[in-house]
Amino acid sequence: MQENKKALVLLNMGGARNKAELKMFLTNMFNDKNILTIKNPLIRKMIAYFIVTKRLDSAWENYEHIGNSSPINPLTEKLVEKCNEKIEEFKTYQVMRYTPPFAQDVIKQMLDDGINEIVLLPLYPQYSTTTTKSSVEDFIDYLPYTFGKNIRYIETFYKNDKFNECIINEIISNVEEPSEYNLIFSAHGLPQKIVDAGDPYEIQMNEHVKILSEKLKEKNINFKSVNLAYQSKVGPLKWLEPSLEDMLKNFKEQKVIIYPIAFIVDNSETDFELDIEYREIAHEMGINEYKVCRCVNDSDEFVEAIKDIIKN
Ligand SMILES: C=CC1=C(C)c2cc3[nH]c(cc4nc(cc5[nH]c(cc1n2)c(C)c5CCC(=O)O)C(CCC(=O)O)=C4C)c(C)c3C=C
Ligand SMILES: [Fe+2]
Ligand SMILES: [Fe+2]
Repeated sequence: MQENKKALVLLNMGGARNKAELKMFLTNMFNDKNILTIKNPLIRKMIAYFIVTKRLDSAWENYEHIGNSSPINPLTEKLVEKCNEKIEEFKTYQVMRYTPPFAQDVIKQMLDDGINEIVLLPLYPQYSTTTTKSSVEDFIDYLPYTFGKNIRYIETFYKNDKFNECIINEIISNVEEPSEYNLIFSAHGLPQKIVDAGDPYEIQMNEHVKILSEKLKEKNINFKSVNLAYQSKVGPLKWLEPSLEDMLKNFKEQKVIIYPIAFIVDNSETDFELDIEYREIAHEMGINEYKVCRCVNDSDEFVEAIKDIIKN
């Protein structure tokens, strides 16, 4: 009988390692029909070209503040290494959507390694067509049909208790007296029209914040307030609200702690946007104290949560 060789594949967005890769990231992102939902590929390609040309230099300035490279790649590599050490049943790989390693190349490697069963874990706790669906479809498109049906994927994991324990532990490790702080869960935003077309991201985000708020209450950890806001708006369209900037306005002369709830691994949106850009805004607004939590990253506790998330 043939031995079952199982792979765990972590799917994420990718991020720039240099300016050329930022151009690649933006070009691939805006050519993705799940992001720019224009049906005609030629028109999408033209609009993508204009957006990338306009955005590249200003977007690159953000990366210059964080050492000319997104932390998402080295941190995801560390997470893969940890999974390979601690989850014996699977060989773990990573696939990125917009920068290498791409699905096509990793699949070739996996087939060479004799993999005949796959579990896909998109590193997005809440489902969105722009992230989860895009990554899973991209992977499956490159998988030869001869591979058969030995593949399953994790749609969401925001309800997983071990994962939520990781989040709570990170939050409370950052504050001595929670009642002095306003806790803001900051989620990456989404254009309103994608939500109106049926994307469940906002509904799941609200549910996730409710689960975490209840968990905090059960543990008798009482923040001054618990809130949800959206960061990273791009372009002129209406995006999900309230924006993080508007939310911060409520807390002048108070203390805030931010948890980046849509991300698993630190990236330019956490290290630049939250830790540098919004910190400055908060300072200018007269916020007394501004703290940003780390993502779960490659913590031992999150690797244990992964074991639980992927179990059948
Ligand atoms: C224009 C549309 C965008 C949608 C929709 C969107 C959804 C979305 N993105 C993430 C996670 C990340 N996004 C990151 C960077 C980033 N995102 C967009 C645009 C959209 N994202 C752009 C243009 C960029 C590049 C930076 C910039 O120019 O502002 C990153 C960071 C990658 C890195 O370099 O570290 C992450 C992570 C989620 C979770 C999401 C939908 C739910
Ligand atoms: Fe994004
Ligand atoms: Fe941003």
